[in-house]
Amino acid sequence: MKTLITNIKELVQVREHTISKLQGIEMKELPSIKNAWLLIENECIADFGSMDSLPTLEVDSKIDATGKMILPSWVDSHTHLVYAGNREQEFVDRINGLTYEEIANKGGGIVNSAQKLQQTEEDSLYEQTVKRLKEVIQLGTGAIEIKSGYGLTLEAELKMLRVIKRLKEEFPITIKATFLGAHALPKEYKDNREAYIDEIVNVMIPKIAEEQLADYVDAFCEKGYFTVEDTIRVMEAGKKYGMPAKIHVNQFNAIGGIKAGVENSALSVDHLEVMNTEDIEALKGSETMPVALPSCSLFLSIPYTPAREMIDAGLPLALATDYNPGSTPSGNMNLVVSLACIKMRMTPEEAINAATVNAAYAMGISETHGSITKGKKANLILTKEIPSYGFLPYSFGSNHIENVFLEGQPLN
Ligand SMILES: N=CN[C@@H](CCC(=O)O)C(=O)O
Ligand SMILES: [Zn+2]
Repeated sequence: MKTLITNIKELVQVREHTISKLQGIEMKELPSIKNAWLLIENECIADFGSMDSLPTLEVDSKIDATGKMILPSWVDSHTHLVYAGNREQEFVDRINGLTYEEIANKGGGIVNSAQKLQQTEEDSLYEQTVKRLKEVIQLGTGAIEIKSGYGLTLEAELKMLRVIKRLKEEFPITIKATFLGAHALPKEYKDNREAYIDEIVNVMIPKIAEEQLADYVDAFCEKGYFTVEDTIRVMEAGKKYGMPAKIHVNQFNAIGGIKAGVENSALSVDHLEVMNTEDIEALKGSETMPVALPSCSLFLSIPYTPAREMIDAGLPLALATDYNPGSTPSGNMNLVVSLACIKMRMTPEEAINAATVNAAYAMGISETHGSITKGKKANLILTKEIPSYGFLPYSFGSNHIENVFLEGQPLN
């Protein structure tokens, strides 16, 4: 099956070869071809070029994209898409003056979601998640990482991971699963954090590895949740079973999680709302991708990741949604890209690079996603008629997507 798209106003994020990540001033460049064509063959990008050089091609279908642009789909490398119900009441509690921390201390927060999830049948959990997945696909997300972490018992964590496995099987979108048993301390372990980490390391990780239910491991490295030492134990156990780490660090406090992540070859360190000089130094020259989650900052009214400082220091940066019921009940990567420009002073080029090429790195899928490159998955966004790609983050809150392609197939 061959599809030819012609008269594309601008084909954005064109890369001759796969580049793994962009850092510092490299992020300012966003290569594109104006007045372009793109050929899709089966599920992949087969060829592309300028309309001046369009060869004669035998194809099954043709699309005229006059006035419209094509970008690679967004890659959302950090979500908690599988959850039961919602936490709307906590939203109202925060409006009335309680902080995220105060709500968690009253038994709300992650533990509240865990209680709901433990009582939810697997099929219902699957159906609730399918709705969210379909929504984010329509919003242009073409690859997504999904974490467990609202189970907090072996049984409930396995339930979440089985839901993710079923999504992998049922949807043509690339999904990576991350085991986040160390998300919050279950009540039963209230005074014995170490015993819960023992359970994660000695029971949960081996079982999850045996059933091949996760690609990565994660831990919430934060005051009141898990220490740097706990996080190191989780990362080491993950490594032993072939699951690299992607960790939650520096959301509220800088306690040394970034350095630990880098030293343990974490694929990514995520959140980074609170960064100090040592954190930035630790990331320099490392293979660990820093990931910012600006819609979490928006929803919780907490600081935004200091992107300008980080990029100007020569670091790479990726963007993701953090879609979850507590801190970010939104999976809209378009909003994330806008917020990165509006609140983090990233240029449109930097933000688009962060949500595509660097995001693919943070998910471990650089070979197949993140750019318009021959042989990569034809996971694409076809925009409505827009004046420029910078209009996407500029004109925030509007839907500029006309159609999306997953593995070469148009959705609408
Ligand atoms: N911070 C840790 N985990 C999630 C929030 C979890 C929740 O509040 O339910 C996050 O990434 O923001
Ligand atoms: Zn998260």
